[in-house]
Amino acid sequence: MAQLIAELLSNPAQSMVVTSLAIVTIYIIYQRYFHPLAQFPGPFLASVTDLWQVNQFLTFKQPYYLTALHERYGPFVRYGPDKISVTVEDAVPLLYQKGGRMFPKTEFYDAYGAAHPNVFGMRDEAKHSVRRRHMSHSFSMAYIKGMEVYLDQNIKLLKDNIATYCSSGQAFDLTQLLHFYVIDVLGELAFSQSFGVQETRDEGRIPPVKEHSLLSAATGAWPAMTFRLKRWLPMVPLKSLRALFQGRQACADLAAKCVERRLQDLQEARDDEVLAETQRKDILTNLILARHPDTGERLTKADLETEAFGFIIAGTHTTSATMSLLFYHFLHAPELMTQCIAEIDEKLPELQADQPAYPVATAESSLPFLRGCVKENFRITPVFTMPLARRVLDPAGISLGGRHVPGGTSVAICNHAFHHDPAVWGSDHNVFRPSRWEEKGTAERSRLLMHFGLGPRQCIGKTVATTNIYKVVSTLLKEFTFELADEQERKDVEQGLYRERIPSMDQLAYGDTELRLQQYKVLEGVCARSFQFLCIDGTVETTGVVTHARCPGAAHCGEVRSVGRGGGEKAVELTTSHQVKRSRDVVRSLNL
Ligand code: HEM
Repeated sequence: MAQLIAELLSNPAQSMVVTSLAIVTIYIIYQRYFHPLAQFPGPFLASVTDLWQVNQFLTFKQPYYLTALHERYGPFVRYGPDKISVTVEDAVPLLYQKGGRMFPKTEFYDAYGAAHPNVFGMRDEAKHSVRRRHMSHSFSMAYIKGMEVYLDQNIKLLKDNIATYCSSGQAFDLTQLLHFYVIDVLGELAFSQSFGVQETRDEGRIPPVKEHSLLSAATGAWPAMTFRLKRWLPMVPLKSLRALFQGRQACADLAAKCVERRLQDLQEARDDEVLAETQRKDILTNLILARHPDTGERLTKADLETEAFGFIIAGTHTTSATMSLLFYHFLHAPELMTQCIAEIDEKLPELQADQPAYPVATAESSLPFLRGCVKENFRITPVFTMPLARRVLDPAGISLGGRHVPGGTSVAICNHAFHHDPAVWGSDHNVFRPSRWEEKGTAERSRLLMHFGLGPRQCIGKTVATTNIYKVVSTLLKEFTFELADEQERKDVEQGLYRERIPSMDQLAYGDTELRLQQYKVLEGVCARSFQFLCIDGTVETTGVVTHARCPGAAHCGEVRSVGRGGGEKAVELTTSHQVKRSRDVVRSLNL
């Protein structure tokens, strides 16, 4: 043996290979058998290199595969050399709520902008809390109510866009329209100016958010290399990689432009009383005016730009994907959508001509069934699914779910994995079942839902996002009937084939796969399920559900001709001498 080793080492090249192999072998043996985290199960590759997780992000598998690993190994999974993912309930308050500064964010977040971190990426908790205080009013319910008129204006545009497709008979993409809407609303709330995507349909105006998110998650997953990767990767002549950096740069440029414009507007307003009166206190403006509580200093331009960048990244895809997913679940469980519509019809008045949408004050509070659906959507398909990694600072470690977790470990909960833990949510965790929130044990657990994170680092935009969701969904369900465009898919839904199927993240990212909404058939004088007839002389007004060709208003309306539709209901067409005030247009929707 000694002779063999001596021979192998006699040649310098051979010797280098042998030494490297020996180091790698020792490293692997240490990681697998002697490392303090060796007790936790997980994939072999994950225990020896962070590249395993990089690959998970790049292939969009991350939340699903981690969930599957938890199914296989239980509540503790080692997903990186120094990283564990947990699904035990007591970890939720400890890591994210009560633990506070004992569990700061890890270096993973440096990939989101370490040189000049925004409120999301800040790892210094003291700095974070000052920055967060600067922002909290702008994300409060009172503030949103004050800005509601801009949400209404944009919902009107959204409805007009859907109605255009109704009358042209074209198939269309609901995810896209919702995304356009959310981007414009963010522009209004954050920068006092819509991005104008809804009006122009110019996709060039859409910030390419996905690119930055993907780059950051993938480089952050390999903390030892994050800074080097940031420097080196832009030099790699790979088209797809270049596109990611270009996307990030486009978002940064847009943020800088928004800041520049707003600073200029405010400067002009300082010299002009009339202009000063018209200035809105948008989210960015509140930050521009904010002062440090101790030093009185204002935020620098670079601070403003990085926060503006954060709003664009964090506030767009998240909200639109959440809304799309809710529609996805409705269309794949239409009986629940029907129940929601019945609740809206019962609890909310008709929208008036000058009222584009239901107010935030009532949309959420009056609709308990819709609330259950929104919550269930957040549980079953959270959209912000990266493991929310926190470092255990106490060198003595901590106890979680009866197990010791050593100091220095990066511990995380991945909300998707946690929301699908059968031990917490039951064996039907893959079923979209809003009624679970009426059951005592589950209702109490809603405080554990992690879709917005929890505690001092939870999403600051959660009220903006949820009010938007309630307003938009209640209004669209009131005014349109959505159906799946694909006939086979509709049949599959009827046969219950979608009961436990969860759409994956890459399917839902706008631009990857189209979620299509297709017009059913909306003509002047055609009504569908719920309707109001109003004769021209103004004497007849009837509401109800058409279940056969004879319209309840037929005696007054004259000839009623069936145009037929599936699902046991029939639409009716009235003679031209009568008008129908439609309470709902019918659109076919969502082809996943
Ligand atoms: C449905 C929509 C949304 C979801 C699911 C969502 C999800 C999340 C999650 C899970 C976090 C916590 C991340 C962590 O602990 O590392 C977070 C943080 C954050 N979100 Fe959201 N978000 C949404 C909408 C928004 C909106 C509309 C905005 C702003 C315009 C926003 C701005 C932020 C910011 C600034 C943070 C960092 C907060 C801090 O660290 O103090 N988000 N979001």
